[in-house]
Amino acid sequence: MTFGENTIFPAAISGVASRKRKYHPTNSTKERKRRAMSSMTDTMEVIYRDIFDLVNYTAPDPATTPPLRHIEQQPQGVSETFTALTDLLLQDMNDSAHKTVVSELEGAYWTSVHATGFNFQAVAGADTPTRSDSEAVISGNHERAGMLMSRFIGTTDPQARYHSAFTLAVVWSRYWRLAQECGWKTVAVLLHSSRFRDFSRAANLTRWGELVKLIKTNVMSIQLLGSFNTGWYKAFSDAIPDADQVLTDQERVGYDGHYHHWRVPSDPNAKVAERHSTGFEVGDYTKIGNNGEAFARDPRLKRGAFDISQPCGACGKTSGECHCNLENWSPARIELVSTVGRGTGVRALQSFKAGEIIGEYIGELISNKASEDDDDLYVLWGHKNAHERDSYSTTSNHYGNWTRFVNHSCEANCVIEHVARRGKMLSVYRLTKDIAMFEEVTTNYGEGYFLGRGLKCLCGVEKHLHPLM
Ligand SMILES: C[S@@+](CC[C@H](N)C(=O)[O-])C[C@H]1O[C@@H](n2cnc3c(N)ncnc32)[C@H](O)[C@@H]1O
Repeated sequence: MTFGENTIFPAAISGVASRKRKYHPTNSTKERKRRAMSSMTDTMEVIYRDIFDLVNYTAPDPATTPPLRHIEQQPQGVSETFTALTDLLLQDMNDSAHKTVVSELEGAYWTSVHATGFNFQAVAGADTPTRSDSEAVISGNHERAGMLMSRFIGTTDPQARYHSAFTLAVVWSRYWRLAQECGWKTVAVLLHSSRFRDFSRAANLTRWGELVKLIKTNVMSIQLLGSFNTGWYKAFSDAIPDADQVLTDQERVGYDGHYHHWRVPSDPNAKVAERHSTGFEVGDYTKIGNNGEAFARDPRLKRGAFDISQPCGACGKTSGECHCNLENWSPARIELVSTVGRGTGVRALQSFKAGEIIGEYIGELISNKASEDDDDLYVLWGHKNAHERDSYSTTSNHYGNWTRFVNHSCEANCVIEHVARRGKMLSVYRLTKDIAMFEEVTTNYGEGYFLGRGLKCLCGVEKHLHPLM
């Protein structure tokens, strides 16, 4: 099968770019739902950003983590109960990971009940903890208990020390219930986000319920993100003996160092995120090759002296001001998802504005001739500004990054552009529409891609680019 300039991604460049469609809000049910959820996705977006920003998170130093104020002030009996429960949960680690956080939260619950003399069960509707023997066990390990509670219940921020025990009781009941519904890992990851913690203190019941709904449909996504971006896993294994053993359960998502090896299942109830088994490798594997033979030089290099005063083709700024890091591009918060019938796709974990560049299409560089000889689903045909003699394509068939998973839509929101940057041609994905968090990123492969292969387009829009698609 041979691809022409207009049969695969380049069609998106010439075709869709010149036919820009503006986004018009409609009164459809879908649109109404979208608007209603948008304020909550704003919150979710900040929570995700907080978690993304935790790549370099280091767990608080137990020696310097201040104990909680209400713990300092509570009467002796309560302190003993609290300590006892925390120790109990440490001993119970072999039971199950889920139980652990429930125990922690039970400990917190009892602490609050004793500190305030108020049983929030009636207010928050939480079930009563069952550890009737808790008051009898005393170990005196107060500092460790405080450290653990702060670390895993997320109250290390100084402000939390001044919240009333009542507020904490309500908040803890929320965490506790969330842990029961979404698993302790989800709570542990979320608690790294200050927005999440603030929200759980400030939101009324209705708003909290809306957020919980959103969390429940994205449990795997949050857990996966947490595995790669938070220090909780390390903090947890450092603090708890046998943590590894406990964590090696069915729900564990792999930790192989690359976030984009994993895709979030479309079924929110699925336990395990799937790892890519296509043999495809993720990474910046841009290589120069012509079916085994190397190009004489990198065919993306533009001829003539490299003029540093030329603006960057990606951001339009001059080189002093340009901070594009296209060679190792990964700033966009996106994730891979399994779609129905269309394989793996890409969805946004933040909102983006039309015009933003979200990633570079990378892969092996092959000659155009080689790409014509092979029915390669991932080939990006030719670069417009490349010198004819060095004409080449990029394929992410074997190597590439997440951009290879961008699916086709007949109402796409993204195009590929070839831009010159520092004397080199790069292929980048630029958005043509604003997109919201959780929306799929799509591009236009061109109708020839589907018609030429007899493939059916499953993008789901009412009117396809071609009636036979
Ligand atoms: C460049 S790849 C995109 C990533 C791909 N979904 C995967 O899992 O590797 C192109 C392939 O994705 C699938 N695909 C993408 N968009 C599609 C659509 N709108 N309808 C049906 N299949 C689609 C087709 O199998 C197509 O050959």
